[in-house]
Amino acid sequence: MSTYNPYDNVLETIRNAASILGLAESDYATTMYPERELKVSFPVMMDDGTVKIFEGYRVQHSSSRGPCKGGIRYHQDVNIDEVKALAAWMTFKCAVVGIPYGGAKGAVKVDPSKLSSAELQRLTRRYTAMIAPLIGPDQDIPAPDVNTNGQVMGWIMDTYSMLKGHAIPGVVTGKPIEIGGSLGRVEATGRGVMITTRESLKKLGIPADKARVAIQGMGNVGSISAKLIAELGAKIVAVSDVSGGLYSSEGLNISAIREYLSVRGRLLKDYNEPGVNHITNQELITCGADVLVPAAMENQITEKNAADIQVKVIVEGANGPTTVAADKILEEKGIVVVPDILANAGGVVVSYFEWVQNLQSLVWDEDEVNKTLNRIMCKAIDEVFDLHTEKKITLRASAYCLALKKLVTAKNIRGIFP
Ligand SMILES: NC(=O)C1=CN([C@@H]2O[C@H](COP(=O)(O)OP(=O)(O)OC[C@H]3O[C@@H](n4cnc5c(N)ncnc54)[C@H](O)[C@@H]3O)[C@@H](O)[C@H]2O)C=CC1
Ligand SMILES: O=C(O)CCC(=O)C(=O)O
Repeated sequence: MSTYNPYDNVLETIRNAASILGLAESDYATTMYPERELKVSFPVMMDDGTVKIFEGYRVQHSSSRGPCKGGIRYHQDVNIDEVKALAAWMTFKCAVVGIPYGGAKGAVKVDPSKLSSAELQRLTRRYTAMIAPLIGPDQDIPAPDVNTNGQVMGWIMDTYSMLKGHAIPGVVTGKPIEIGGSLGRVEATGRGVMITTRESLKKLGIPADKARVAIQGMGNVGSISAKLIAELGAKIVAVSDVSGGLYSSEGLNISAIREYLSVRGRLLKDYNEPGVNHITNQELITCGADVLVPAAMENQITEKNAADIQVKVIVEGANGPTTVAADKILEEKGIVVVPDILANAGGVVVSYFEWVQNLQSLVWDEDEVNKTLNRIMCKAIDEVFDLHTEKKITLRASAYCLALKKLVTAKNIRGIFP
């Protein structure tokens, strides 16, 4: 885990947007502080009969525009500042795409690759019980994030429903279809990244079918982004996971790589195919491509490597992959950065559709999900690019200005009593 504090990144980005909008600190101060921070410690029985104590968090950043919403991450290096940053990004993300949610995020400090499936289930159920006082379909709705998936959401839904005495599918999104999940949610974040890439390239006059793309991270977001961006006709020249990356100037076979990675525990360092070279994650970030999609963790693009980045466009699939210092270097180099709160919003948009379906006991077909996602993403992308052109500010500043205005307006309408 890097030494950059992602929450400092968030605060600086909010202050910058506030100064562009000419806001006084009292107008936007509430967006600088999470509404609630819960830290929990809980025991889990391991398969060998021993008991281990784990630490977890749930941070609710804002409920100004609606119930809090955001994923749950399992990672050995996670800490409260990272979760606060992730929760704040959710608030700004939901505002920029105009869905009626605030922001939250949760995490457990654990390396889930070291747990058996039974241990993972016991940990998830115990963590759910600990955060149960905060979550619920009307107040705070978790979803998948790094190292969590539909199965984990299913265990959360089941534990919460057991506590309440009846099935409550709307307490989480990203569930398997069989228990109230939405068609299209698994692919939604990657689909949103693809839509953002497609529309941004169009606006920048770069033909998508000639673009060479590098993607860091081959989990849910990275691998679906790779698949769908390749379907635009682009060449995916580099991909990576935590173990390292692959490069081919001729373009990688994404379906073969996805098939290889579909077996739990497999890593790209062990992938072999003629014509494919192994590279490091640093080499991926600075490799010769037109588009870079960081889709792994925070703080991957810093002042240490930003000057060496050669792409024309960065589309942030991950949350917080670029530090504030790196942003300035990229701006000076003329590299366009499409910010995380816009580029990876597809996931929470389809989570919203899932929640709406759960509340109404309705089932939408996949075409309706994808068409509505496309409409919402394209509208937000147009708004962010328009303000960026009008005010001559970065796309990140533009996205934050649009979101901050909505947050301040909501707070003012609701008022502060007395
Ligand atoms: N899953 C979702 O719906 C959404 C996820 N995101 C963000 O996208 C990013 C990726 O999330 P997921 O794909 O869901 O996670 P995941 O757990 O499915 O995949 C993470 C990928 O990143 C790789 N990775 C982990 N640490 C790395 C490192 N230090 N260097 C290079 N690669 C590394 C892993 O090997 C894996 O390929 C995160 O920033 C997450 O917060 C954003 C919006 C929604
Ligand atoms: O789908 C959701 O509710 C949230 C997904 C998420 O954690 C994110 O957008 O970072």
